Formats: sequence, C-alpha cells, structure tokens
Amino acid sequence: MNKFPVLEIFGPTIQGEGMVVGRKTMFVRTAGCDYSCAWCDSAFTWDGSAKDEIERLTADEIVARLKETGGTQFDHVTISGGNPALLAKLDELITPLHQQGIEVALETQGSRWQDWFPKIDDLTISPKPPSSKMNTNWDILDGIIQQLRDHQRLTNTSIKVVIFDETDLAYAEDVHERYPDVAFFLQVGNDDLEESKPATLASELLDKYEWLIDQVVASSRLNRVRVLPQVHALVWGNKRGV
Ligand SMILES: C[S@@+](CC[C@H](N)C(=O)[O-])C[C@H]1O[C@@H](n2cnc3c(N)ncnc32)[C@H](O)[C@@H]1O
Ligand SMILES: Nc1nc2[nH]cc(C(=O)O)c2c(=O)[nH]1
Ligand code: SF4
Ligand SMILES: [Mg+2]
Repeated sequence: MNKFPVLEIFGPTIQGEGMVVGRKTMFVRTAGCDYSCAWCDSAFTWDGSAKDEIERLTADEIVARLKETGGTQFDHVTISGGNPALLAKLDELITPLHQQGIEVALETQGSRWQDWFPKIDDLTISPKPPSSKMNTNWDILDGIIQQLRDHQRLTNTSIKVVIFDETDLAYAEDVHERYPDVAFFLQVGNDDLEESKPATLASELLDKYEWLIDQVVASSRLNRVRVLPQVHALVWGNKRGV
C-alpha cells in the first residue's frame, strides 16, 4: 500500500474557510508543496522546519488515526497541506472514507490535476494572487476547471482567492470573470503570522475584513461572490492544529 507524507491529523474542529465554512470536520495535513507563497500560513509543510514531524502513513493508518483522534464525533474530513494534489494515489484514502459515510473536502491551489478530484465532495481551488509571488499557470487551471465541468462536478467546487491588496483584488476579478460559473470566495489575508495573542490578531483581521468588504461592495466585477475571514484565525489566532 502507498504511504502518504502526513504532518498533522487534528479535529474535530470547524472548517474555518470558504465554501463549507462552519462545517464540523477533521483535518489531514499532508507535507510538501510545489509553491512557496510569500505569506503561507502553513509554511512548515514545505520549508523543512517540521521535517522531523512528517510521518509516512498508509490510507488505513490515516483512517485509524482519524478515528483515534476524532472518535465517533465526525462525518467529514478535510485534506489540506502543503499541496495534497501532489499525491497521485490519494483515492486510496478517499474511497474508504466514503464507504464509511464520511464526506471528503480538499484544499489545493490549482497547479495540478488528479484523476480523483471528481470524487471530492467539497473541492476548494485557491489560485494565488500577485502578493504570493507565485505565477498562475492558466493552461493548467483552465484544464482543471474544464475537467470538473466535464465530470459535472462544478457544484462541488469553489474558487477561493486570498486578498492582501488592490493588485490581488484585480487578480480576483480576472479569475472570477474567467470562471463565472464557479462559486467564488474572497478571503482575508493574514499578514501577521507571528502574532501570538488571538485577540490582537482578531482585531487586525476584522479591520482587514472591513476593508475587503468595502472593496468588494465597490466593485462591479465582483457581484456573485462571498467575502469571508478565516474564522479559525479569529477564534484561535495563529495556533497550529485547530
Ligand atoms: C495552507 S493552504 C494549503 C492548501 C493549498 N496549498 C492551497 O494553498 O490552496 C490552505 C489555504 O490557506 C490559505 N492561506 C495560506 N496562507 C494564508 C494567509 N496568510 N492568509 C489567508 N489565507 C491563507 C491558502 O490560500 C489556502 O486557501
Ligand atoms: N479550522 C481550520 N480551517 C481551515 N480551513 C482551511 C485550513 C487549511 O489550513 O487548509 C484550515 C485550518 O487549518 N483550520
Ligand atoms: S500553495 Fe498553499 S501550502 Fe503551498 S505555499 Fe501556497 S499557501 Fe502554502
Ligand atoms: Mg490554514
């Protein structure tokens, strides 16, 4: 059986972001990313700082660990990273979860397609705006959205763009116009990843949320959209594993 690089298994908590915000869920965080975003809030998945914590687990071992950690108090698992779309055989995990009546969500940036994407119940694709210093490969992103459309999975798909400044907003407008039939979310960027007091961070993030709402309200290119903060960051700050 395949072994997957896993950095964290935690929960139940709530999905703090995007299309199923508030949903009670477990998290599986895989190690490794093909990007290195300037503001990545999970840089430990790819920058080497947590390399000693990476476990190589089979799908059966991940399911067992989810049950040890979450007991019977969950029916939804979110796979994030790093980029879990680097893992070609991840359907070995998705299938047994589905067989046990557990829904599966995935967070990825839209840089790689995998044939198991159509099996995901809540698929979030988060292309990266200029502030990340990453470049979007539009051919690949177009291909991913087209494949999901062909598989009639766009109702299970959302696009979520993190916003730090006006340049990011213009990028978000372009993305939304390029894929107008995909549910679109704008998310507050957290640029204070060192802050250790949740209340201080929350107050900063709420100011940024108000700014982002104002920008979206004023834009005629962003109408059928939703604007959200990272709820987990408001509640627990920059803490890991929540
Ligand atoms: C850590 S990433 C892992 C999944 C995948 N690599 C991706 O970026 O979509 C999970 C989500 O957190 C978002 N994110 C990362 N750093 C952030 C930050 N500083 N502020 C707000 N959102 C952030 C990403 O854009 C993505 O939507
Ligand atoms: N509660 C909670 N919600 C989240 N939504 C996306 C997360 C991620 O890091 O991918 C995340 C996370 O780490 N925690
Ligand atoms: S793509 Fe996701 S995990 Fe990778 S560096 Fe960017 S935010 Fe972090
Ligand atoms: Mg996160």
